[in-house]
Amino acid sequence: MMLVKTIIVEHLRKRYRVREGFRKTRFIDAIKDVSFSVNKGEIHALLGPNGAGKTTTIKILSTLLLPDGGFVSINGYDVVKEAEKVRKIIGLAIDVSKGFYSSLSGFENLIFYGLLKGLSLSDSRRRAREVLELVGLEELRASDTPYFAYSLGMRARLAIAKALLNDPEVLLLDEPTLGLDVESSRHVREMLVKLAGEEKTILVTGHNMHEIEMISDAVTIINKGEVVASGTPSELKNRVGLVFRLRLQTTLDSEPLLKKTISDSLSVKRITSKMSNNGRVEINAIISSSREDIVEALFKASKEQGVRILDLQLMEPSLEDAYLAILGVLDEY
Ligand SMILES: Nc1ncnc2c1ncn2[C@@H]1O[C@H](COP(=O)(O)OP(=O)(O)OP(=O)(O)O)[C@@H](O)[C@H]1O
Repeated sequence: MMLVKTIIVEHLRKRYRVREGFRKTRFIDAIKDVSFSVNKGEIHALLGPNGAGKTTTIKILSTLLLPDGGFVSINGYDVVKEAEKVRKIIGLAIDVSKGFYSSLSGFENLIFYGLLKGLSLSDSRRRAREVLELVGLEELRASDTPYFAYSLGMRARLAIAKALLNDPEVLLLDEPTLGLDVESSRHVREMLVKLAGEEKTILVTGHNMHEIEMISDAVTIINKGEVVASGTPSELKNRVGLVFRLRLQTTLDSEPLLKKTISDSLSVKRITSKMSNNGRVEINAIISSSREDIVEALFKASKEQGVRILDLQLMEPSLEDAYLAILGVLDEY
């Protein structure tokens, strides 16, 4: 299958000008050099710490903001020179609990936005019904409950319904699960996977690595306005060379010898220990050795040196581990 690059971002730059008092102006280089591309039908996550430039990137891609340099195209249309065409093929959800009239129902809000997008009243009603069904909010079709009474989960799904009104090929979603409970987040995730299955291309931002890992085909990590890593979640995990996260519980007596054996016989990136509240000691280590070598070292320590291992977990690294390692903050984890 040939991969079609639906979103192309090349050497993007954006500088904000902030006025301070009457004469002084300060500049913030929000995006210094960001390049990435998103294939058709892919869920691509844009990750990075607060202030990295994710929202600014989404705003430029959605034509809300003009870049200062670089090039962005969506489906072949330049977001600066062909902004009108871009608007027709994208759906945007940014700040999901804003942009709705609080005294109107969800259905009425969607009809209103359909009219704004140039649909006739009957087409707006039909499309509002369809998108409510797409996001699993069918019950809102016959409900008079005003928007202000909706839960955060309903608001998030309604924001995506609004983004889907024009049947866009590309969805740009800024933190669509922010503040949602476990079930509502799962709903949103399932919806995104379903939409990607229907060949929609989705660019999403977020801070929940576990969630991002579950749904993303590819990830771009940005920090201080620059790309620091890009690839599939497993490529990123391999690239940082993390192999396993070991967590074990031992006795106070066994801890020093066990820690020494692990450090001496395995390739240990980090090892820490702390008292747990049941009187045991918990050792945590990040080890880049094979599973067999780790098991053998622990087996030897227990058989030959008589150290006591009371509980043991050997986990593969998560996207979160890779993310923190890439940003150089793994030790804080
Ligand atoms: N309108 C603005 N005027 C001035 N500076 C801004 C403006 N919007 C964003 N910034 C600054 O630009 C930088 C990037 O902000 P942006 O909102 O794009 O980051 P982000 O990655 O989306 O962060 P978060 O995860 O907190 O949402 C930050 O330093 C921010 O303070």
